[in-house]
Amino acid sequence: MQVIQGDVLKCDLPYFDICVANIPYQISSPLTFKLLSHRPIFRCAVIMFQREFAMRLVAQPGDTLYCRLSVNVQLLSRVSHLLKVGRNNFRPPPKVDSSVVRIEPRKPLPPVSFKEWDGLVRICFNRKNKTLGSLFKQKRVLELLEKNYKTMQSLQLAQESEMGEEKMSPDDVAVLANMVEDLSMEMSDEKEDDDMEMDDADVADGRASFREKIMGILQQGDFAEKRSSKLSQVDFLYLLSLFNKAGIHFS
Ligand SMILES: C[S@@+](CC[C@H](N)C(=O)[O-])C[C@H]1O[C@@H](n2cnc3c(N)ncnc32)[C@H](O)[C@@H]1O
Repeated sequence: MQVIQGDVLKCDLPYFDICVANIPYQISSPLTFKLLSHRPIFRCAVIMFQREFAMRLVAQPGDTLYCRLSVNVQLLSRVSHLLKVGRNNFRPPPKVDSSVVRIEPRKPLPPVSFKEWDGLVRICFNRKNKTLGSLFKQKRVLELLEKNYKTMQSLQLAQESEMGEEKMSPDDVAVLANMVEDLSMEMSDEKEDDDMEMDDADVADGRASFREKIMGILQQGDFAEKRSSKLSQVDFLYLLSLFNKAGIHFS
């Protein structure tokens, strides 16, 4: 047996196929993505998390806790809730309840660029209860997408990705590994609603036609009136494919 002493977030992990861990809860999110970015990919991890984090990992469309963490982890793995561990199982009892969760990476991983996927999901879950039509009318979202669109056009890369070549690349794995921001307790819908929607007054900016292009893509997939809180993995994958086919990119 090899014992490695150090910060698990900073050290290079050796090959492993099973991970069983009782972790400090403040590293739940970065550790989960570090494990999911490790190659070769492991077979199964059984980890105890704070109850609310665990419920976010396994949350399904329509559940209150369904969030960006749920869709990102479930894109890469199957997660199942194994067992509740109440605070009174410990002496002295901690302030929070816990749950043991099983994480089994999907094999093969879905043929999608994680950077693209997370870029889309980030926008969609910025306000998960707003309609996608409204989210994609935001000035800063349209500006970002138009900038990406023009960059792709000038690099002539759009054509390449329209041919369905997107897949998980080493770059994506690096993005995953660096996902150290804490996705665990994001409560985006509680933020102040200060987003500016781009309306007809912006026609003068020449941005109206790009806005119409985006709205057309949402309508094509019947997404304009839908809300992220109710969309499944398959819905998000379909939406991403519609955007990418139209040359719209998120990274
Ligand atoms: C919840 S305790 C579990 C202890 C023991 N494994 C058990 O099951 O009884 C978490 C342990 O992780 C250690 N720890 C905290 N941050 C860490 C990190 N970044 N890397 C490695 N270990 C860490 C803590 O010192 C603590 O001993």
